[in-house]
Amino acid sequence: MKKESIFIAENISIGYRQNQADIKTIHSLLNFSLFKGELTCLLGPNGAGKSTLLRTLSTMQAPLTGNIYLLGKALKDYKEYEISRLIGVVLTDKIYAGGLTVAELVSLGRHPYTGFFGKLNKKDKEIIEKALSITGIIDKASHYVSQLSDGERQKVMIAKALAQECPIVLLDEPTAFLDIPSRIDIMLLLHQLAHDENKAILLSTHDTDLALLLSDRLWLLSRDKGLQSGFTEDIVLSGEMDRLFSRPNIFFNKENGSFRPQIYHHQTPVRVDAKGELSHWLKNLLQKNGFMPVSDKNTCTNIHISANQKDNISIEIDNEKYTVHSFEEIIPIIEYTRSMTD
Ligand SMILES: Nc1ncnc2c1ncn2[C@@H]1O[C@H](COP(=O)(O)OP(=O)(O)OP(=O)(O)O)[C@@H](O)[C@H]1O
Repeated sequence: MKKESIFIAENISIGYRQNQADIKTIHSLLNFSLFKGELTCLLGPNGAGKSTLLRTLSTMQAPLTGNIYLLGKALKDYKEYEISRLIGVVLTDKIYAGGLTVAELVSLGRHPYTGFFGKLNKKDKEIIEKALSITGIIDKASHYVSQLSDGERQKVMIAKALAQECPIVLLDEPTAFLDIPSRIDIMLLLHQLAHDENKAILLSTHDTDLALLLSDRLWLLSRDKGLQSGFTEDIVLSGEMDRLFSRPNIFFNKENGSFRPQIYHHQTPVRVDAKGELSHWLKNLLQKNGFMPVSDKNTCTNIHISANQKDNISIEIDNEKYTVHSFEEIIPIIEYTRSMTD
């Protein structure tokens, strides 16, 4: 079934116009669609232009050239109050709301619906309570925003965007200050909102592991390659992730969807005969110590490690056999034996 796009950008350039003569173009000729019912993660190195793109989509700055269409109508033709009912935005900018309580700040999310005096009715109050509850911040409802930690403040801003009840939510690094359980909670929540409430959710993040686990679609942004977008699994298997950071000292592991440091100092092959988590952590140990784990029985190597339990590991080096009972003992044995034969 074809997904319904909510934003369509045609040949847009994004960047900063200081004055007529001084224009800093960050990207040109970008084309993309954002789809309803999907969580889309925007990934890219520092300075790639992720915030610039999110600010452009949220109408905080206009594209330098080209057109963006929201529900088929040019974005520039919308009135401000119309945008506030369609796009909820969570940016990383410093929040100047210290004099407000958490509940008051979240209630500002209802402003597009509450009229001039901002009077909240029963339904508004229920929506605010739900937003506070699902972001896990309800017990802080009466606290001043100035009394919160960075992570708690971030959750409040997400709650405010949820209270706004928009079909589109744009978030700039929403998990930046959060601890691991909160990052997982927020990403799960955003994924669920996209799927259950058919929202189009676009967030920028440096948290690639979680993005790959939970996003439906990826937008990869880099200064030299522009924007590459596609279904998450298709992008990963196409090899695009490997090209996201053009650096020789990192590589992307397609099998577990994570970036790893490439360690070059010596690359002696070591045959690994283990399964599942034992195989993964044996390879991890060997790689970070400069060895090249291989599974192929035909690879020529004089070091062979096999394990079927974490505390019963066999190491064979030049036909000498050793048994060790912890991972800590593996590298010293290999290094010692190598030093004796060098
Ligand atoms: N107000 C501004 N005026 C001029 N240039 C700017 C402005 N804000 C950002 N830039 C430049 O635009 C480029 C892209 O910045 P942006 O903040 O969009 O990147 P980003 O991908 O969000 O980076 P990060 O991952 O570090 O947050 C950078 O070179 C930055 O210096």
